[in-house]
Amino acid sequence: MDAPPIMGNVPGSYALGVFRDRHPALLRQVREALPYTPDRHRALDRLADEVARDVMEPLDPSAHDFAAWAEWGRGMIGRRWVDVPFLWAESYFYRKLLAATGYFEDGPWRGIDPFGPVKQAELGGPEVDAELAALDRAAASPPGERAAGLLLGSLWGNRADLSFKITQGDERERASELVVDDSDLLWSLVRDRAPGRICVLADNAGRELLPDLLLADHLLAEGLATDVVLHVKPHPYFVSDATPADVAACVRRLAAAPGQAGKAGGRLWRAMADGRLSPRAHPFSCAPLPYRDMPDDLRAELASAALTITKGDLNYRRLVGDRMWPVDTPFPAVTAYFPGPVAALRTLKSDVLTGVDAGTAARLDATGEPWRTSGTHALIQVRA
Ligand SMILES: O=P(O)(O)OC[C@H]1O[C@](O)(CO)[C@@H](O)[C@@H]1O
Repeated sequence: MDAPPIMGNVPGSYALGVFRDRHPALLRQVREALPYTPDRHRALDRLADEVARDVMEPLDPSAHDFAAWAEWGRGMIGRRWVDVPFLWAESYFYRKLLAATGYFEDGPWRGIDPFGPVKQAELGGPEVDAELAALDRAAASPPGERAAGLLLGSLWGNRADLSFKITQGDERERASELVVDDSDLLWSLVRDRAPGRICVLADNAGRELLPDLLLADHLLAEGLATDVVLHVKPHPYFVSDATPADVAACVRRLAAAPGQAGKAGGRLWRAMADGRLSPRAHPFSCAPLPYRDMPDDLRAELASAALTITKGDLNYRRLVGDRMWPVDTPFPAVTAYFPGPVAALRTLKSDVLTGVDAGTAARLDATGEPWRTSGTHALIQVRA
């Protein structure tokens, strides 16, 4: 059972817009975010040119991961960005962006997150204060309601995605709807297997990672999880994807907050210290491949989990394969290969979709709104 991969070369498609509009805009944004030196400006010029000419050039042979990309990119390098699978090409763009900013090279820019300034601005912003203060009001709610609120907080936190904000306006705030809601199944799975290990394949830093951490705190504090393993990216990726540095920044932000948020931050700090909350930065987390191709060590770790929760749009693309599935293709069927129970929390920001009944899709299509790609809609899907 397979469907054709999503590609950027379809006129009018969402993926084509990412290559034609979003990537050039992102290059301009990165250039302005930090006081880059002439060598970095020249490298960014070259990448902008490569994007404009629409031919993917190889990495420099001295790059530490040249061999890995040559292998992953067999038959792809040298082609147009839009003529290879969208998932692959988009991932390669972010790798080339790090090459242009000198992230992996000896020199002053090594290890400097080109998206650091936007991430820091968001984490220090007033919206975060308001979101954290809401926890004080929620503390008085019945436990079931509080748990449901934390799950929805983690789900909708995915809307705060800085890569997406580059070309999307405010229309996402207008409507919001869950097209699939398997949350009852999710909680019964967690309770039936409690206390077990919960793995979270995290997505964005800041306003998404904070509610993810609060959900992790809830699972630990309520005895629903022995430990939570938080998979983040080993290096900056898709603008706001969380890295280990972002995990540290978010736990610090929580611990410094007043009220319930601060208490949760203190508990998370201790959970980090005693190993009940473990960040991981597996190289596969930045690979341009679907989870079906995960390496054995990652497969073994996810197999040890009572539940794996995948966050966000990109992880969903990797979970189900970034393919043009008929929308009612059953989610359990496309995730049958996954090494254990899996739940996806995702706001819809790209075309791939499974497990939605055809009637719901037809009703939403009839609105004429881009509900599959605009982040206004979301889903909670579970394969037990
Ligand atoms: O942060 P998320 O939810 O993974 O969303 C990232 C999404 O943004 C895009 O990069 C651009 O829309 C998508 O291709 C990608 O799936």
